[in-house]
Amino acid sequence: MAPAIDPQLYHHQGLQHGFENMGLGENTTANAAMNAYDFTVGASVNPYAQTGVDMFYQPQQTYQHPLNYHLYAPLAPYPQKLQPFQKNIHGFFLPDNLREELQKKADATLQTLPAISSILPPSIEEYHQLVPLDISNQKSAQVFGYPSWAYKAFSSEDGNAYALRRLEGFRLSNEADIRIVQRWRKVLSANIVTIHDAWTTTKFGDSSIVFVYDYHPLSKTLAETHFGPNPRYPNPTRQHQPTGPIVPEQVLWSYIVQIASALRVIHSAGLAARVIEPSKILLTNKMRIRLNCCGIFDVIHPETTRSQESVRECQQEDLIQLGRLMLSIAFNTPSAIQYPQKSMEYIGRHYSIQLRDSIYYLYTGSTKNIDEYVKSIANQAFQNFDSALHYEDSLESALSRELENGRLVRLLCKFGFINERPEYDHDPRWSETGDRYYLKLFRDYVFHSVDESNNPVVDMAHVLTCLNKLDAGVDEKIMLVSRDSMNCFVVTYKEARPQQVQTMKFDLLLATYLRSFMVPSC
Ligand SMILES: Nc1ncnc2c1ncn2[C@@H]1O[C@H](COP(=O)(O)OP(=O)(O)OP(=O)(O)O)[C@@H](O)[C@H]1O
Repeated sequence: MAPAIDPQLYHHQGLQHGFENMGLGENTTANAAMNAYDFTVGASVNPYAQTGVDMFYQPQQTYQHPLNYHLYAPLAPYPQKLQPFQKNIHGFFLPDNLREELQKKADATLQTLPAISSILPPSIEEYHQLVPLDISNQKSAQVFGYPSWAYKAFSSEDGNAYALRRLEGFRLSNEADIRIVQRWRKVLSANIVTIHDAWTTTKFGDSSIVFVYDYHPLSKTLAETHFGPNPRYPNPTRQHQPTGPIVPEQVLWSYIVQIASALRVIHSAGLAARVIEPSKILLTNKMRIRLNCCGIFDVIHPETTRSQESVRECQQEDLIQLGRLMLSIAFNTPSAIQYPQKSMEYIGRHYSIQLRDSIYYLYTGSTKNIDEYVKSIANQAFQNFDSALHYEDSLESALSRELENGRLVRLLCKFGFINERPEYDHDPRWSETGDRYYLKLFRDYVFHSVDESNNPVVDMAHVLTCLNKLDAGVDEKIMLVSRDSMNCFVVTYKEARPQQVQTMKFDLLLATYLRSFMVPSC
């Protein structure tokens, strides 16, 4: 009779055999894992822990510990199909265009003017380092009836950048009128530029009122985008008559849905926007718009907010203004509203019936309230919502590529701080017999490898993999060779990483160094 099989032994042998076939020989990690293997049904299993694991089954709900290895699991959507073993360098970092855009925005946020060349006051209230945002220095009182100026400034309270909107020559007759800003502060929508504060000042050499808004770097107004000197959709020349619409219908619907969403929030707060003007709507991202300057009219013309009836009239006026705005953008001319019939004919010829009717009902005042309007464009709202979710997916996927990079930068900083410090020159621990010597050789292994023809190996995947494995302290073995090729060590990543890199002690040491140099802690 054949002897009964001991399942634990059988499994152990099989696993060990598997590792031998993979060329790993006596694998201590696997041994530890196998020895600690728990055959109890339902025992919790951590697929990534190197002890007490079942290497082959990875039930998701028992995912317990932080991973001790590197985490480059791609998230959909995938830009191109690659083999599982292939990785391109872009897979490790944010896409270039997104990085560039974010960098430009950061650059614009941090921009300052030399104090000498600035005729602006050095500070007003808690705000300092004013930078004008207007692209021309011509006074225009077209929208508010007072010349208005926009500045970027930093708050000394929280260090953040804000946009200050100044109305020149405005005198506040009743202090109570400015309190409406407190109500506007609570109106939060992704399609509104949030207001924070307002005060009067004489620091500009006149009596002005200043409103503080969120600053959205590198934003453009819809007027600049569609009717400026370099419009996003230029009008075709006579020789090239357009066969289709100039501004794509999708763009128009996206604007409509976003503004309607902002109006829904404003109207439900018992307020009215009153500034649906191309120059007071900001395009803060490719397709993202925000109503700017909300609340200003309520301060400078407070009489309209005093009765519910007048608020309702202003809300109705918001819808008419939205219709006019869309008419001019669709017709690609700011003055389209002066020829409504011609503009509507154009829209009828080039766009869908739903869009034409929607704009027509708005600007003729047939749409009575925003809730009714939102219902009528629900199908477009869903389409817009779907695009926003797709965009969110692609951003999350891009973000996941950066997941490990912050950790790696910290590791590289630690390396830089420890490796070859002059004060360690005669420290025996850094000598060829010391435990820190590995770290020096590891640096060469990661960054200074050469191929068989003595050419430098510049392989980012190698660098990232090595650093991640070092940080995780995995048991995989590597060969470290001294520069004179006289010494060669076969060590695990765990051994290559001296205590100094692993322990909190090092972090404390690092914090002390950083404090002494007065730089923010990393
Ligand atoms: N909150 C903000 N964040 C970032 N930039 C802003 C903000 N508000 C305005 N801007 C920018 O400041 C510039 C001037 O804005 P403004 O509203 O004054 O437009 P304008 O065309 O000059 O209008 P007006 O003729 O009424 O002065 C625009 O380029 C706009 O993008």
